[in-house]
Amino acid sequence: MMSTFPSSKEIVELGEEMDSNSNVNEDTIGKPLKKYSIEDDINKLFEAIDIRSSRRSICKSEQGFRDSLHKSAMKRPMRVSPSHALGIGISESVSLKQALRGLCISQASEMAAVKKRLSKTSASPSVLEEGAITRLYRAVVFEASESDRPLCEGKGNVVEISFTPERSASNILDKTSQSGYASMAEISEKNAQSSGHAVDVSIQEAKITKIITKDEDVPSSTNLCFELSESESEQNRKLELPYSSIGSVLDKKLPVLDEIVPVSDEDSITSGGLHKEQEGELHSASLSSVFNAGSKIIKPLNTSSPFSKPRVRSQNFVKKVLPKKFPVSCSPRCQTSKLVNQAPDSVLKNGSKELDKVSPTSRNNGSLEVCSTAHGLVKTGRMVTKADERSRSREKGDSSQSSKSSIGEYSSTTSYSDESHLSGSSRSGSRPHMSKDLRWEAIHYAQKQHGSLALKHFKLLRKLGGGDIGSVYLSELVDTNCIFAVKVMDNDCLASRKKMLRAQTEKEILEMLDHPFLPTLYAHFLTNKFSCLVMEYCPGGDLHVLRQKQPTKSFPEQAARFYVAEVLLALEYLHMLGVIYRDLKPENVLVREDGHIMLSDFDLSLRCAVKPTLLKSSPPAVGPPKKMASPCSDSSCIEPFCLHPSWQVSCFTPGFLSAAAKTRKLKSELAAQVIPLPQLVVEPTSARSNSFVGTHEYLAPEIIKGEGHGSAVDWWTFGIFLYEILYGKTPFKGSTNEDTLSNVASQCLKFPGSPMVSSHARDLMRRLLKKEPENRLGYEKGAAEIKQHPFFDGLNWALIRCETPPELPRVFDLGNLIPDTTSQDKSNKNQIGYEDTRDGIEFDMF
Ligand SMILES: Nc1ncnc2c1ncn2[C@@H]1O[C@H](COP(=O)(O)OP(=O)(O)OP(=O)(O)O)[C@@H](O)[C@H]1O
Repeated sequence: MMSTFPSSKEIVELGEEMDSNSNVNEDTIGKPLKKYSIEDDINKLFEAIDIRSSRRSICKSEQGFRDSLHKSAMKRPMRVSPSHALGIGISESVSLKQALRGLCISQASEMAAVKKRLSKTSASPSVLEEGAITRLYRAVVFEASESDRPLCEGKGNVVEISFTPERSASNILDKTSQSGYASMAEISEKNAQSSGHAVDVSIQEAKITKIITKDEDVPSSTNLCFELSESESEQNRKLELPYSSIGSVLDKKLPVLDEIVPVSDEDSITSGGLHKEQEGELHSASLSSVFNAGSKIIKPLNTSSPFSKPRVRSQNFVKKVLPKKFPVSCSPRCQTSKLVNQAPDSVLKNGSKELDKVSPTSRNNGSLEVCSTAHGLVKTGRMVTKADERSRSREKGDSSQSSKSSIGEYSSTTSYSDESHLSGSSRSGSRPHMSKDLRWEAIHYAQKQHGSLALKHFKLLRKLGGGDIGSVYLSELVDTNCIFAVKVMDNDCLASRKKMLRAQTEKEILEMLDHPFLPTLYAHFLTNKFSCLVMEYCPGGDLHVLRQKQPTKSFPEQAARFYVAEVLLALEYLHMLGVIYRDLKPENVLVREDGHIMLSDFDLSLRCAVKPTLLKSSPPAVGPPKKMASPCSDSSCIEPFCLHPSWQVSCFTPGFLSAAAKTRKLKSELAAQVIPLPQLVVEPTSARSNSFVGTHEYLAPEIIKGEGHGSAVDWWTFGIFLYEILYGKTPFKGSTNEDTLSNVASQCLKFPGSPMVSSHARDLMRRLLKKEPENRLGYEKGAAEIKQHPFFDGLNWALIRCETPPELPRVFDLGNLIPDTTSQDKSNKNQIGYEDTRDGIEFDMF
């Protein structure tokens, strides 16, 4: 069913049915956690992998494949001896899992950079592990191969991991401490302490890289490669597996269903400390369907990621004076921050005519708005003012106002729920790279001090924006100087408007996230009236506002490429977690303090099961080069593509070529012969939903047609997003919402004459904006497919977070905004109009 709405600001919800269990991998259910063994992990990885092949007749049966994996598993850790490490002197066992676990993007980025500068220490890497991974490779690549060549028989199959010497580790530590990459330094330090060496692994974003170069001192590869070197045939084959997939599986981070836990309603609802009437509300809001799959809850595994966040440039979101009350054991960086407390409450009370007002939309929607009071007059700091322009401009009806609002009609059920309450705090433990964040410490300290968090523990400094289900406030955790974005949702409104499920979904998704381009949820709690999410604050506004500020109202192509690339990584990560985002638009892409992006707003997202799938690439359609088929026997031949089997005499007399030239030639020969590798795809391709959700101009045709949709909708919206930021408008916008929807469904894609956009960009949009999802780029292999498009040629995915962003938000100085909580105003009155009463916090309602 399709529905359109006269007001672009209204949110629409239509029914949804979702086959959320379609991807449940029974093999992964109910398995007890065992002590770590690399073999177990690898087995788990591949148990979760389904070999998909277009030519099943050639492949072994799946059972046979799994059997072979089991057979190949040998339960022993990788042990690296000095001799193995070729002079590097590793004396303690280092497991692959440890290596993988300790890695994250920032590490990889740092290490890759450091390694380039290091002197080359080993002439050739050595074999570290000839057991599990070799067999694993063999099983995956060859046993499942459609190729009829029995490549797995080779004896020389090796997997190599190189290590940097101790000084590398210290260099890394030095560098990381200088650059402030605390997490990396810590991990490197840990590695250095435990083994005396830092594991040196190059990683590309979301892809682990390993190093398998026989003839290179410094690996330049950025994918995790398990290379099989067949000594006899002299042919090398590489299996490249996305790091995040491997790491996720190894660390049980993917939402592979591991257990089905019977729970009662009581377990699922009251454990969160909800009040009785709220339990009723929750149930009435069909939470039972969320929390219970039949009579069971299917729990996702704890999710986290090897990714690390970009360094917080200046801990801007920590007030510059740390009060004594908060016994900070934070990083020196935080502690040495200067104390600039120029903003007593008087400052806050001065300003403010621009206090939050309830927008008509919000009022219509019945959502809560915090009203301004005398105490709520916040003198907005200049940077905050800038950052929040959009929300204000919306309320004021500026020309830059986005006309796009989300529509989200659904009554979906999902198969996941790891916490069935809206109270508690997020676990920093599941977010390795953020666990040392000062804000975690502040939250934990407050929780310890107060028992549990409540709204009264936050000073709501100003409203950042309002949406369909709540309002977001810039807030300070009292007595900690730590700044957060707190999303406040009115329980009654949520229940009466049947939005409880959306709030719950958003909370659950936020809890899973641990990615540089996605927000961190620090805590969530429930009061009598409000459900609150305490999130990372993003001060740079959003891409809609930023685009409006461009002279042409559109971004230059380089800038657009940067933003869409980061969005792509965020979407890729979400899909790997089994989250289909469904609401991509510039308004939801916030700009961080450092100019990188943060995708926000997950209340329309769909959670679904995702199963890693190994896609077998077809062998090259064309046969080997003619010269290869019929080796040249002319010893004087100098044809560059004249290839010979290694056992034959080369056309070039060896003496004529230097060793390097020979290596180059061999490499190019092998590259020409390489058979496409199987590709691990962790994309919820088979998820299906019938919800009518999204934003009119961004809705995919299959949503409009009500045909049921899956993860490909995100690639459609990705195409619209790229179009809008390049051209300053969306491609199918009509004069009414109905026209827009009709255009999306039937109108051909056209590109304006200006601004000039490259053919690569247009080609990418064309491929993304295919009306039929199955023809759409990304449909089959997800983000990996899109990343390979020539539009992104030359982009270093691993280092994009270290790239200089197109624009930096203005300097942010909370010293001018945040009052000194230790000084004058000790009243319970909050800055934005709520009071601590006997019954808890009350907001002044409009
Ligand atoms: N972490 C954050 N940091 C800074 N501003 C934020 C943050 N999260 C949200 N905002 C601002 O608050 C506004 C509303 O937030 P959000 O989109 O999450 O609310 P919503 O009710 O889900 O909206 P929607 O109707 O789009 O679903 C956003 O447009 C953004 O401007």
